[in-house]
Amino acid sequence: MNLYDSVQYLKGVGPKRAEKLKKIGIKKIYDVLFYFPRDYEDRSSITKIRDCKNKEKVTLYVKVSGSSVTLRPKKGVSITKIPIKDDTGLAYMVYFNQPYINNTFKVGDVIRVNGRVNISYGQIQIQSPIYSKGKDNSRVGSIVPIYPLTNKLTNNEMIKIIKSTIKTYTSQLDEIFSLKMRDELNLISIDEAIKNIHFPTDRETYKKSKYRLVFEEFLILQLGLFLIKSKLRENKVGIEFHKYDRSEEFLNKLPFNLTSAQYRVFKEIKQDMESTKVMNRLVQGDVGSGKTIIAILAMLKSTVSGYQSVMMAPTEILATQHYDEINKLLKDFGIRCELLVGSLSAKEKLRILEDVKNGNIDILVGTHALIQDGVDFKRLGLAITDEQHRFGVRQRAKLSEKGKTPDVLVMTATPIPRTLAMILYGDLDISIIDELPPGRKKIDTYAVNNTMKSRVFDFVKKQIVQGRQAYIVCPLVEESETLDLQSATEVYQEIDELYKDKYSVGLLHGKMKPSDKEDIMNKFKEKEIDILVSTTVIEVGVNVPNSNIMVIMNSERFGLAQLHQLRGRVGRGEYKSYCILINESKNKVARERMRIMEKTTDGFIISEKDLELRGPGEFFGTKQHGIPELKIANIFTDMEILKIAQKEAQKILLEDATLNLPKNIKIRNRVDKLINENLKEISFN
Ligand SMILES: Nc1ncnc2c1ncn2[C@@H]1O[C@H](COP(=O)(O)OP(=O)(O)OP(=O)(O)O)[C@@H](O)[C@H]1O
Repeated sequence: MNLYDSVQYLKGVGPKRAEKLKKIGIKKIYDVLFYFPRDYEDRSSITKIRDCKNKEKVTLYVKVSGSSVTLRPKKGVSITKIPIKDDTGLAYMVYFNQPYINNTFKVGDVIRVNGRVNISYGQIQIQSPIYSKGKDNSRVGSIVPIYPLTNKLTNNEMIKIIKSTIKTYTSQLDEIFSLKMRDELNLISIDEAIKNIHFPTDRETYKKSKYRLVFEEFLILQLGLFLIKSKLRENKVGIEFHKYDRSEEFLNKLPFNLTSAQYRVFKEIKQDMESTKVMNRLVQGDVGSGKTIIAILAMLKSTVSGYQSVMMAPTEILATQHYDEINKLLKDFGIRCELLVGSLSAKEKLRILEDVKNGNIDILVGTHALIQDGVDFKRLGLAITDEQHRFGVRQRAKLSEKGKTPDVLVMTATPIPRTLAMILYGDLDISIIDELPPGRKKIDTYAVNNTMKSRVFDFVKKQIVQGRQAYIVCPLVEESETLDLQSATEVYQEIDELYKDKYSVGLLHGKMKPSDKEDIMNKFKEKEIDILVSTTVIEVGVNVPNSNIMVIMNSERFGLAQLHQLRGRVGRGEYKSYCILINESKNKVARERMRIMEKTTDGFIISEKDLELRGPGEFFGTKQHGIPELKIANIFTDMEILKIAQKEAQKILLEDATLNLPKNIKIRNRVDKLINENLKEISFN
């Protein structure tokens, strides 16, 4: 039998257990070896009976010193006590309702037991301990693996299955790394790693095994993503856009100069667009770094070359804003730009769809409505998605499928540490706008207690008197739009009452009709509204330079990256700007988070801290990015190993771009397997 045979044929498994194993993803013998413990319990260090402390979990090495006694205090209840001894004292194993346990132990048996201590009237009892006899130390006497299991399988069954599989099959495991490579990278062999990840003899071997396996997983994933990226390039012939793109004319008309970071990023895009390769590029830029201009330059280039462009944004507000900006900046260029959003009337929609199809529209901006059936282009050359983290890989792919081989540009304002971006967006090239336009003033940020609320509102008033505008963002209430709305309405009433007759207060929330939302936003832009009370719908991209104060209620409920986004709505004009975080942070982490916001306005630092403090799950779900589930590596906590694996992957590919050298064949096979089984979604992209 080999590693790829069904688990059913393993010793002690059979069809019934095989069925249970299947439920947790174990089908082949190979899968058993790669089913890793979620935790370990150290049952290797022995406590002396004398040193047992009440309520502590201990492992004892003892001799059964007398016969067992079973008491029956009530009908249907039995308590069995078995005396045990070591050289320091006497204790009792106590089992409830297991009278048959009598037969398990003989006086004089030497055993290891593990359980919780209960000291009752001076008597040391170990409650329902697990035990092992003789040489067998798989349950007690070693570091015991704890497997993630469903209730149908016990940890003990699993230990037995894994133990016997390791014994017979680890020798069949294929070592994909050469001795030289293992030497250089300090990697132990695969069979050692597998044996020790399940049954580590000590911490050191456990660490080495984990390192080897995490490294391997990252390396294969990274190689897979790199290969997909190069395949995407080599297989498809992209559009070769003209060098002449009227960008100089456009830039001359702009009231400001591009920052050097913007220039650099546009140059990267230009190069991609002018080559025959299909552009697949992510533009990452901190809030307010000026990504929109870059997108507009790319769309102008596409139009001048005779192609259509499409730009998808996550909300109607944002799509509308892009649409306005594009029309404003491209008005002298004879370009037709239209907006496609869900709230259009059927008639308007039809007209736009017709014109897109005929090629009469050069640029189409919109929301998800863009990826629906019926939206067909004549000559789509460029597909842009804004705020990518709100869209999944699939949606991005759907947008580009609207054309033959359009160039693809993805824009995100969520700064992500570079190493992480390489995994999350491994199929994309990355450009970073790491500079803000000159003259941006630091946004003064203050985290204050709820009791300061009225002083904060006084301060808001002062700014408004000076002609500025303010945002007040309402607490996020557990993902529930209804509750969000309720809290926003309450805050709105409170504020409206406060400023009644003097200033105009508007309310904006996700449940409003799109046309009402737009109306409110327009009023805010036109300064007919002084104070905008809002839920997080304004989080991404809204740009009203006259507003200079952002108040965020219950700010402890938001993620740091989100607070950073919200804060980015101010400080966009010439005025000194403020962000006030009203919070009730009771614990240390929450206070630390507020402090980071006060201290820095650098989105990259903030997102790294966010990651560190909130941990993996909450930062953002990795699933929606189309990344396969990792078996042992963790993209957040194993960041250091990730970096090493990424470097190694680059080194390997530099020498052997297709992984076809004989020494890389085994690695290649593993990468192919990963691509076929887990990275399909990305590779179809
Ligand atoms: N080089 C520049 N110099 C001065 N102002 C600029 C420059 N580039 C862009 N701007 C202006 O800065 C503001 C922010 O730009 P933009 O909306 O493109 O930022 P963004 O990166 O999309 O930010 P966000 O992620 O917050 O949406 C706009 O008003 C834009 O006109």
